[in-house]
Amino acid sequence: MNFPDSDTLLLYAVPSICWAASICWLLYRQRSAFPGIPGSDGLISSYLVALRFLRRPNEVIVLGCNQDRNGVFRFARLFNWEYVVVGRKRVVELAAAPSNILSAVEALADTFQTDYTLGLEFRINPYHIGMVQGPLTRNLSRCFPRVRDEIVHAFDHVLGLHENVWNLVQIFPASIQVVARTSNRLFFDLPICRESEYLQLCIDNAVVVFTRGPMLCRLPKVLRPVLGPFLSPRKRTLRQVLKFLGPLIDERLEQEKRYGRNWPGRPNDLISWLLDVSEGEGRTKPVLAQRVLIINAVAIHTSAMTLTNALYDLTTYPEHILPMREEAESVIAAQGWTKAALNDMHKIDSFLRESMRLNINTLQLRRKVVAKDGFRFSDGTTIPYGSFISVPGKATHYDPGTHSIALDADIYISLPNVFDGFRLSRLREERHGLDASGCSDLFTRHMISTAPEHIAFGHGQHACPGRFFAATELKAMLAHMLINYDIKAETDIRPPEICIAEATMPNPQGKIWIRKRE
Ligand code: HEM
Repeated sequence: MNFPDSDTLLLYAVPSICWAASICWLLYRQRSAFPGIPGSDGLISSYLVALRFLRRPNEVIVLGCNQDRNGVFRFARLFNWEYVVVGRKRVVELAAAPSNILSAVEALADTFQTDYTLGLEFRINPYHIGMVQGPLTRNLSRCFPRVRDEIVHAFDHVLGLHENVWNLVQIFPASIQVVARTSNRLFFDLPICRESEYLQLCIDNAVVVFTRGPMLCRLPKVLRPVLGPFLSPRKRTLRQVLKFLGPLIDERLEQEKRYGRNWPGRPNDLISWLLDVSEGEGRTKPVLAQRVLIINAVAIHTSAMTLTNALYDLTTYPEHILPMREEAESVIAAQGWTKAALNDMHKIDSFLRESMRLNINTLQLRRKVVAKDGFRFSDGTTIPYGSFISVPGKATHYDPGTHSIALDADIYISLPNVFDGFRLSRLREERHGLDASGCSDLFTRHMISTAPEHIAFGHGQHACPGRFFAATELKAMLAHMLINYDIKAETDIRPPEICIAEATMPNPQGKIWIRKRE
């Protein structure tokens, strides 16, 4: 038998000891009066819960929610306690808390170890958020024609379908390619949005953030600076992406130096929008290129997962296809392909919102308590400094009690965990002809509307600023698919979702049949 040599032993022993020591220390240090989930009070049992959360997160959350439906519970993660907030009132308070008390950026920095995967700037100066809220969203209508054009080309190119022959398509990878191209057509226009090497760099970078980030997060803090640079190829990716973006950024900075910020002929794209909101160091070439990678990382996988889920739902509940296709065809016949036309596709909007409601992450609205005195709810309950706090996605979206407060349509109350793509469009049809006071609540239930009961895009201070673009892109994609393609399920069973810790994703192996319509 071969025994490992001393170097190998050391390599495994040091991290293991550090890891065990960190866990014991942290769990001991953070003992508190908050109820843990049943059976998790001891050191060993809490550690077992932390491991269980990685593989079967919803079981852990259900235990906590069943314990107290209107309060706060906590469970152990590998290096900290996670406080989970249940009930509308608490969600409203959490969502409204300012960033100097509850920080969304610090929570993301922890989950995805962004210091290593996206660079320090992500956390220290997150000016990309203002860029998405401001210039990017303001320019959506103006840039819609190029986004629409790319949707046509991207589906054609990625699906590669000829005539009306059925093809079995693995839908998640295809969605990623289509979304990456379409998003980058908004960001840069031609030709860069079709550079396959550039697109692959953006996609691979996002994969690193979503897979290696959480992996790093499961290592003890002391090991992260050592292993971070090995696990994340951030610097290499940045160097490679600068081959594509470097000359473009140089030229913009040069033009600005010569002719001022609003020089004639300045392109309406991501670099200009980033330059609009940045100052000093934020306007240097590597920082701007890294920001492009950051925007791609937050935009591509979220939208591709939403599109994949929508297509799984559409093929699982095919009775939605015809009514949505008829709606899309009649709206486009009357108005053409404009962003405004998408606002009249109520069935598609309702369908996507329903798909996002049912396919929700285990934990949403994750925040880190950064105020030294902790975060205090109005009833005095205080979450200590340095803790993480979040809202359970499924418990919130599937809860009949909560939904009966927000949505008083009978069907919504009785069947919260059943997929009904037209819940909201039906409500709109039922109220047709009523005056504005009878319909006002409909305006708060679009795909982009957030609420304490609907947190797919978060809610409050840090609600996703990219949701206006995501909704435009996804509605246009779904309408395009319905009009130009037939789709059907591969099997009777919807490909099962994958849950790992707080994240839920559509099954990446799932396939659907697609053919071009005549
Ligand atoms: C369907 C697609 C998308 C989904 C489901 C989604 C979801 C989310 C969620 C849940 C959050 C956290 C909100 C919170 O904690 O309260 C978030 C934040 C954010 N999203 Fe999105 N997102 C999507 C698309 C996009 C796109 C396309 C962009 C950019 C173009 C974007 C940019 C951002 C940014 C910058 C933040 C951070 C906001 C902040 O911390 O204040 N997202 N998104």
